[in-house]
Amino acid sequence: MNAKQIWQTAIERLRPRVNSAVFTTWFQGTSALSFQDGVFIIRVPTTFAKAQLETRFQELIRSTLIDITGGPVEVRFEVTKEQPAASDNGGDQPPTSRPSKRTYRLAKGRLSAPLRGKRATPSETTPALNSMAPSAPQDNAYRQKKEDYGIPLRPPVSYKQEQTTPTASPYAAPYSEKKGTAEPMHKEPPSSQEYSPVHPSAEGLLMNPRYTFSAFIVGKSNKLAHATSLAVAENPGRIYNPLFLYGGVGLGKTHLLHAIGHAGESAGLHVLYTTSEKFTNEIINAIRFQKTEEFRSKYRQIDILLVDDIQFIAGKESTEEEFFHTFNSLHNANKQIVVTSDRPPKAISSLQDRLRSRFEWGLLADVQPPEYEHRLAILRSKCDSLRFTVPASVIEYIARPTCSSVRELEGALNRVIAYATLHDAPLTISLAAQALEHIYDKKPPAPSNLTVNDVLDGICRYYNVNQELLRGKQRDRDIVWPRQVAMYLMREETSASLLQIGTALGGRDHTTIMHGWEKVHAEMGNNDQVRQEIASVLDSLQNRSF
Ligand SMILES: Nc1ncnc2c1ncn2[C@@H]1O[C@H](COP(=O)(O)OP(=O)(O)OP(=O)(O)O)[C@@H](O)[C@H]1O
Repeated sequence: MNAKQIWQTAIERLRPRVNSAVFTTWFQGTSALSFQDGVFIIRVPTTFAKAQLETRFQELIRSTLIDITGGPVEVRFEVTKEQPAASDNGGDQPPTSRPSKRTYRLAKGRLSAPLRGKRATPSETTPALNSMAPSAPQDNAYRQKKEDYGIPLRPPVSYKQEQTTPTASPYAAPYSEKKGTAEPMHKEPPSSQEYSPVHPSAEGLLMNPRYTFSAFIVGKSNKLAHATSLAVAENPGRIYNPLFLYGGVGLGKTHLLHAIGHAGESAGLHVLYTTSEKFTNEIINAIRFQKTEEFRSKYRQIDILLVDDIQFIAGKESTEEEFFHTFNSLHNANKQIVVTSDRPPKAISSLQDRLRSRFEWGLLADVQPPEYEHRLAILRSKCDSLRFTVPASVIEYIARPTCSSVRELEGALNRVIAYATLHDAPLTISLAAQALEHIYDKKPPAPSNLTVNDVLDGICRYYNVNQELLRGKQRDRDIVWPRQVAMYLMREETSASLLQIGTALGGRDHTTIMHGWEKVHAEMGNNDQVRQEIASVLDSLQNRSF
């Protein structure tokens, strides 16, 4: 085998051993340069990728190459930008992409909202993320919408609004915030968990090893769901039975379901995780092939039954019937049942009353979209688990817009990281703004209805500056600062894109606008006087007192 063939084989072996986001981000775009005298040289597209592969995957790559070649191998990486004629890394296969269902619906943040003491405006649906973001595998055996597998189980993380101490859960441990760190946070070689395969729950569907209690960030919006899930995990069948978790898309219901499953498996219990879709298919097949007895006996032997998206069984007569009997049989035997749904039982219109009343029998716990501080904590924890140091300002930027789903938040973070990686650029607010701009620009109209011209006029009057000077090139402090405030307020208070703002300010490019925005944003964070000044400029704009 030549170097190229060896690397192709290695890539195929490595692909299932790391999670898909990691694979897409770091391994896609590599190729073999040479293999001579036991030294295998791998081409990587960026210095960032080189550093990541060296610190995190060198040993894994080396041992894979040793397996293939049967001899000692030293691995080196070389950064070269040009692509080989044919990629050695399976580049013929398009990167796995999220199902089209995964849409990103963050609206651009209303960063100055706190000045006015109001919350951000609701988000709006925007197009799906493109393939630039690391994405989940389309594993047939697992629901496609679910997240990447195999990301290492990081030090447990817990977030509480009222306190910063870790949760008292036996599954949780302290989480140290790494706000603002400049160095990579985790330089240690990955643990074996990083490569652990997804494991099935008995004969049910696969459970995601990443969905544990310790990786679940608790906030106001999911406190009840988390606490009841934990209680159920600790005392299956004896408390809150059934547990009915409900709430909007991507808010962590499945995560909690799997966390209960993992805890049950660790305790040696027989856990079965399924979706109502799979349950329905099983029943159809059992009826068709006259295997209903086997079906029943399988479902009645389990200690914890976890059913995702139960709302889909509504209106399917045989499925509801069979589920009803399964439910009764397990419940009578004090076995635990946990189901998730996108709405409470009352709102599942075509559900049989007898099932509805059984669901309402135990405990109903909802999950709501996370508020700002909670979003920050989730993003920090995700960076931690991805082993990325993302500056606090960038995390704050990503977290600012309201979002209706944690999945969207993760998508935004992945997108920013992927953008930085692909451009081999440092993670800054400007870069994040560029990575997310087409998404942020889908924001709803600014509540103030201000236009860029309103802001321009208002700033000029407030600071008593000539408009031509403000739009011109002069760099005196008494011109530069009002210009930057204009950039900030145009971005915050109008629905204009960076391009439109740049044009209104004398043809400046988006990087300059973002730089101005960042400057004012940072000053506001550090200086009460500046915060008051911007609030008063904003007041004057809104009241048109100029
Ligand atoms: N509180 C949280 N802490 C950490 N990660 C979270 C949290 N909530 C959600 N997530 C993550 O968000 C992603 C989506 O969560 P999940 O699939 O559990 O949502 P869901 O409510 O089941 O959505 P759906 O209704 O689409 O099934 C997962 O990667 C999950 O780990």
